[in-house]
Amino acid sequence: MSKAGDFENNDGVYKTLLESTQAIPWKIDWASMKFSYIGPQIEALLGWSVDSWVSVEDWAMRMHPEDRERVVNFCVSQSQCGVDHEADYRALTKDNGYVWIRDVVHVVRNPQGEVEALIGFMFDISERKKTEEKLLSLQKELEVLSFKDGLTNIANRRSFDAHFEAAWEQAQREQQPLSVLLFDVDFFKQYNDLYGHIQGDACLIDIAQTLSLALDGPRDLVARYGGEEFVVLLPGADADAAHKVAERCQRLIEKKAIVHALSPFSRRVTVSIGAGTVVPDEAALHTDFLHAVDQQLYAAKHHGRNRIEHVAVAVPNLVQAP
Ligand SMILES: Nc1nc2c(ncn2[C@@H]2O[C@H](COP(=O)(O)OP(=O)(O)OP(=O)(O)O)[C@@H](O)[C@H]2O)c(=O)[nH]1
Repeated sequence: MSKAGDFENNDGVYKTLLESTQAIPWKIDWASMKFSYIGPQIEALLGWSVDSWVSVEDWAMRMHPEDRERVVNFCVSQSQCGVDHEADYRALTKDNGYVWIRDVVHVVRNPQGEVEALIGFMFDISERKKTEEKLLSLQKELEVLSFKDGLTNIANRRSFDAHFEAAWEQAQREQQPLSVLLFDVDFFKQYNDLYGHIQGDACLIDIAQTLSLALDGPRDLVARYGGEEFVVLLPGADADAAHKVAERCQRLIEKKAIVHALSPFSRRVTVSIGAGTVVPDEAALHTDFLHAVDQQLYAAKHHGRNRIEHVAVAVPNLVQAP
C-alpha cells in the first residue's frame, strides 16, 4: 500500500494533525444545526469546554452583541446559498473577555448537491486586530497633527483654508456676514535679533494662546497663517462684532506685556491687524476677499503699526467697516 493510502486510512493521524494546529477546526451538521466536532484547542483560547459547544445557538450567543446580527445573518445566508465564506467577530471568553476570531467556513455538499454540513477553522486574529486598531489610531493622530501648527499647537494654514472655504460657501448660501482678521507681529525681526530665535518662538506661542483666549464663538477659529502672521476666522460676525474681537485681541496682547526693548510702543510686543467683513454674493471669490484683508494689514503697517484697518472696498457686497 502507498504512503498516501496509509495516511488516508488513518483517522487518528488526521485528528492529531487537526488538534495540533493553531487554527481551531469544527464541524456543524446542517440538518440539526449541531456541532458534530470542535477542536479541543477551543478551550485554551476561549475557556469554554468542548462539550459546551452543542449547537449554532452556542456559537451565536458567544459573540459580541455588536457583531452578532451582522455575522449570523451573513453566515446563514452564505451557507444557504452554498457559498464558502469567512467572517471576523469578537468571541466571548468564559471570563467575560473577547477574542477576535476569523471563522473560515467551507460548505460541504452531498453527491446530490444538497448542503450536508459546514466545516471550518477559527483563527485567533487578536494580534492582527490590535495592530489594525493601533494603525487606525495613529492615522487619526496624524490627521489631527496635519491640521495643527507644530510650534504653537493652534490650527495651521491648511486647517484655516479648509474652514475658511466651508464658512465662505455657507455665508454665500445663507447670505450671512463673514469676517476675517489677519495679524502680523510688529518689529518681529528686531525681536528675534535682540532676544534670539528661541525666545522669538516663545513669543509666537504666547501670542497664539492670547488670540485663542479672545475668541468665544463656537465656529471661531484662530490659526497660524505663517511665520509671525496669525489669522482669525469669524463666521457670522458682522463688521461691528469683528471689530470688537480685533480690539479685544489687541487689548489682551497689550495686557500680556511681552517686553520688546526696540518697540516704540511702550517697549512691548504689539500686532498690526487687517480686518474684513463680507456678505459674499454668488460671484464673489474668497481669494479676492482674503487679498482685500491682506491689503488692510499692509495699510495697518504702512500707517504706523499697532493698529486695526478694516476693509470696506474691493469685493462685491462688502459690508461697510465701522
Ligand atoms: N522665532 C521665530 N521667528 C520667526 C518665525 N517665523 C518667522 N519668523 C521671523 O519673523 C521675522 C519677520 O520679519 P519681517 O517680515 O521683516 O517683519 P517685522 O520685523 O515684524 O517687521 P514689520 O512686520 O514691518 O513690523 C523674521 O525675522 C523671521 O525670521 C518662527 O517660527 N520663529
